Amino acid sequence: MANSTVSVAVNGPRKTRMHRLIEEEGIVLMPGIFDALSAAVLQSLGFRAGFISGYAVSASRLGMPDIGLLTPPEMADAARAICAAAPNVAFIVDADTGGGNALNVQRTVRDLMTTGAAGLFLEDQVWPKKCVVFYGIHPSHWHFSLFLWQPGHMQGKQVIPAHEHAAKIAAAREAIGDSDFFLIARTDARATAGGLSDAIARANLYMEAGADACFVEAPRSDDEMREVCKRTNGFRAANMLEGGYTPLHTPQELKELGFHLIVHSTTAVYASARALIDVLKVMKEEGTSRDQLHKLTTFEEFNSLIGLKKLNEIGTRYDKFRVPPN
Ligand SMILES: C[C@](O)(C(=O)O)[C@H](CC(=O)O)C(=O)O
Ligand SMILES: [Mg+2]
Repeated sequence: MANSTVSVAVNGPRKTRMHRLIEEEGIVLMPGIFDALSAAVLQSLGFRAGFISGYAVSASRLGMPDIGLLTPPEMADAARAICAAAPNVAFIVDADTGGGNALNVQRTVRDLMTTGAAGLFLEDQVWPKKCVVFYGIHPSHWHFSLFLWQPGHMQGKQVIPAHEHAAKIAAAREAIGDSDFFLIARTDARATAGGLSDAIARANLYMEAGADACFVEAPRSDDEMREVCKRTNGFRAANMLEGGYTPLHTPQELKELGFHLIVHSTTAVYASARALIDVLKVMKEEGTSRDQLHKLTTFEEFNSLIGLKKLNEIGTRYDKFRVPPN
């Protein structure tokens, strides 16, 4: 089960499951998911990687915004269920700030390594982190856009001193040791007074401290994205957020820009919320689902998604033992 226990080659460059995926695919697309069911959907569609989004888990598990209310053990618990439901998918877990200082980070990392996940994100925001105050333009809500949210890009965001986060990255790296676990250092400095150049300097510092990849959150244009790729070392992650500051791009476009990992953190949770709202709204009005069956999975489709047939087959293997001997 836990890939985290697999040793990575001691001699030669460190190579984890995520390193191999990057090597094989050139760029790795990681839709954000938030529970076992959304993970099962991801796996059934053949995705090889996914992102366990703090934003989406906070929403689905607590029904609350991503402002530092979800605790590290709650996230680890969610990650465990998700990894068990989709064992073929390599998941990167959003560890937010890791729960405190270097020691908290080590505990969080060790816990997440037992969930079956393939790696984590660790960000340099001040805790409790900020999320949603936003003036991005969501394509379907452009008329509300002046007061909508801007995750990871928000007003009043603060980062801890760069060397403090570097220490947390080094602590995480040490906790990982030679385990098969990928460490992504995220910086939110673009949204602070330090701006893009501070964010780039931080990304490089965090790489030196032992991260496998860096993630400069919320570059605001293609030019800024190019700048990030030109001036940062190692593997790079991009966050494609519908309604966020960063322009949305295809994997091929992001690869050409110089990225290696793509997070689509909110797509699935927004799609789920949309589907639920639309169907239940009609149910509220009409009291029945009979005119909306085309919007639902069928009984068979759903059962196959959650592996009923296979489990039934396994279950019958033991039937012979259940017949009492004469
Ligand atoms: C990537 C992120 O950390 C997440 O939790 O998914 C969030 C996404 C969001 O707030 O929509 C972030 O960008 O901070
Ligand atoms: Mg997050």
